[in-house]
Amino acid sequence: MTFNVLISDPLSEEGIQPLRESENFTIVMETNLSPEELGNRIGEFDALLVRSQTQVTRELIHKATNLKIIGRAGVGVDNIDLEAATENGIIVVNAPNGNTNSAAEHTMAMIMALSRNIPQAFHALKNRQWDRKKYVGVEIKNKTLGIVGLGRIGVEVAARAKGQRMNVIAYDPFLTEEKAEQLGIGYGTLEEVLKKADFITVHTPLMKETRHMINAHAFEIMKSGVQIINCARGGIIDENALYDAIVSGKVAGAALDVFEEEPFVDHKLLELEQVVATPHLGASTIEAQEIVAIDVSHDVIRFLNGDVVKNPVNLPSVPSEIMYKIEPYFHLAEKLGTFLIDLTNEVAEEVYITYSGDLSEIEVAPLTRNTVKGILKRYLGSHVNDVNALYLADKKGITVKESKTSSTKGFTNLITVEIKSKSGRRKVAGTLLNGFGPRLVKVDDYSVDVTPKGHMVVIQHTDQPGVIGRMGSTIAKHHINIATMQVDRSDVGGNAIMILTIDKHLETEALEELKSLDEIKDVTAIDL
Ligand SMILES: NC(=O)c1ccc[n+]([C@@H]2O[C@H](COP(=O)([O-])OP(=O)(O)OC[C@H]3O[C@@H](n4cnc5c(N)ncnc54)[C@H](O)[C@@H]3O)[C@@H](O)[C@H]2O)c1
Ligand SMILES: O=C(O)[C@H](O)COP(=O)(O)O
Repeated sequence: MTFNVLISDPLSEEGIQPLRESENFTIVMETNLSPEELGNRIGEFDALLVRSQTQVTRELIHKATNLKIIGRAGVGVDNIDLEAATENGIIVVNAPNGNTNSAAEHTMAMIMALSRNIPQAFHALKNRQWDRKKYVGVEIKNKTLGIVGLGRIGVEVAARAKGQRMNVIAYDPFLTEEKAEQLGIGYGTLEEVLKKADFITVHTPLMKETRHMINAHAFEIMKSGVQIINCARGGIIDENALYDAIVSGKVAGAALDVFEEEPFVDHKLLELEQVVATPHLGASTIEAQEIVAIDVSHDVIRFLNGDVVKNPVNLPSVPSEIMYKIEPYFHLAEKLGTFLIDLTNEVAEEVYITYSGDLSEIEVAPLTRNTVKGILKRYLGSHVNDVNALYLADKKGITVKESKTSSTKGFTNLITVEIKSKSGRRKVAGTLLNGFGPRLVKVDDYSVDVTPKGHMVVIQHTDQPGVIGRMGSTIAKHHINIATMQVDRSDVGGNAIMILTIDKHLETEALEELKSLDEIKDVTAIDL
């Protein structure tokens, strides 16, 4: 199978070598497409690789009928409609680590440029003005740097600022006293940081909660003469409020790499001499671009070849050592879901999944997604996948509950799935037998031992002499070979179950004939 990959923003040629070298990938690099042109072409592609420029909107995603993965060669995914991608089962991956160093270095360069008026002085000199008085700066040593958002880049900036003998204080909702102590920095609320800092640099993602978090009120409580740096995202700082604060003299200067609208040619902030700016260059180094492109290329290759990705954005990321432990259960989980929904033969209202034994001690969210995928496949076909399974279950009003128990019931690991539907509850359980693979070991309260695979028939009947024989000859009459048979009963002469694996699909005629036999209560044909 060949996969078509569209690269719509400039990516490092060295970085996309893994894709170019993969035999089953066709790469198209078109970095100047208008939104309309992109919309017209996107339907041809299985993967889309972008930086921050391409706007991956809901409208574009609706046109992307073959798209399976969006790779963001960088950190910020605010140019991608994640909700629309998730709804449509498209996985989004990014490259969160590759440009951290470059962004931190750029932030330090901006702090230095700002404090010593380097761009302004250079500009004057280019205009043949030798002015030493006008461009007197301030030292950053012993000044307080306030960092808002202490993630990957924030931490790197803190380390570099300490090296420059700055006092560092940070605000991040996840920053604890111990962590701050470990990093040798101070910490406080947002308000405390804004009030104490001489320089303020923001390093949060742009989200609903952080949009305009640095606004007119924030500028009001800052020190007079404060300097502002934004190498994260335009929109975290309210640009109109920043403009007013600079004009009023409250803010002495600002260094901006990112803007609310990008790209632009005219911006009112650039009319102010106190503003220094770069056109979103934080990640633009040879090193960073190569790493981020390599990272997303590898994830695209992994995903399209059916492997687990390293940096999913719209799926919880599971550490590789845990993924290694649970991956063998994916198939079992999905098959249990499909088997049970076929047996239930009604719309599921609630799904309960219990993980026992070995599985009770590890992260099992990917198994839950696989089980739900197995169930929803029967309603939605191949449209459902790991990315949208839980979203679609929620949209269909199906409650999914997950629990764990250390009780093993004799198995080293056990997944029990129960579905509540209009007419009651049904359940199945399965285990992964070392050396034998997935096994179905419980159907309702009956014990069985069947590989959940291929064509199966579940027959519920009364435990009476001759039933099994009649069943066998009816199936034989339809030229179907029985491969395996499992029988269990509640008590002698009571309710019983028979699970057959057969060599081909049980057609309706044979199914109806089986149902009409004496002592038969129900027959379900299941194809896994
Ligand atoms: N200019 C560039 O070219 C460039 C390059 C790389 C990254 N970035 C941007 O830099 C930003 C940070 O990237 P990162 O890799 O450090 O991300 P990160 O996810 O490692 O860190 C973000 C931090 O922000 C914190 N945060 C979230 N909400 C917050 C809030 N309301 N107040 C305070 N802190 C909050 C998070 O807890 C987290 O620690 C992102 O916006 C990213 O897109 C820009
Ligand atoms: O979020 C990021 O990774 C940076 O803003 C870099 O964006 P870019 O890939 O467009 O340079």
